[in-house]
Amino acid sequence: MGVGKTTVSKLLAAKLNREFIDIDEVIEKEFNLPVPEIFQKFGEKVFRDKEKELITRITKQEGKIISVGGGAFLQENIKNECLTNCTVIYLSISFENWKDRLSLIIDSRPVLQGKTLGEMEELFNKRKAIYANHHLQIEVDNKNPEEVVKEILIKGELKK
Ligand SMILES: Nc1ncnc2c1ncn2[C@@H]1O[C@H](COP(=O)(O)OP(=O)(O)OP(=O)(O)O)[C@@H](O)[C@H]1O
Ligand SMILES: O=C(O)C1=C[C@@H](O)[C@@H](O)[C@H](O)C1
Ligand SMILES: [Mg+2]
Repeated sequence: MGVGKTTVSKLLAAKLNREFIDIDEVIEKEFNLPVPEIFQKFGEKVFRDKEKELITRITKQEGKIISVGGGAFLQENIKNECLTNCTVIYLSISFENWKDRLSLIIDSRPVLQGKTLGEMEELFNKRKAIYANHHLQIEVDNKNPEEVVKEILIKGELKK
């Protein structure tokens, strides 16, 4: 969460002249509400079900650069759909670097609300195992989004 998937995907899509789709953005449009309000009004399960429905459908379409939400891979079937149909790029960040981003994301990520820094670190470490399956890993510490994109283009062979 907050590692830069949306930012990097948008730049990557522009570079490759591919369509960019951000799943959180699609969900927000469907509900006509920002993510925190969807969580507040309908609960996390409704958000997660919509996330699964959209990702399952959109990952079957070719040619797109898709950024999923930070919690999408918590659902095993989403992870499997992505690994089967897409090139999955895992952006990896250290907790130290992530902490410096916190002020940028804290208000818009309901999963972080009310958590102490220690609890966030616990969640951060727990999630690492969930992201372990992927096709390409890029370390983003101390790199700007353009540098991350450059590395993806050098290292990655993306599916059509
Ligand atoms: N390489 C980077 N260096 C510094 N700041 C960055 C970098 N990439 C993204 N950011 C900033 O970090 C914040 C979170 O980025 P972004 O929304 O792209 O993350 P995300 O991985 O899509 O998050 P989520 O999992 O919640 O969808 C934004 O304010 C963005 O401008
Ligand atoms: O990491 C998460 O669980 C989330 C990340 C965001 O992208 C949103 O999908 C939502 O805030 C949940
Ligand atoms: Mg995002």
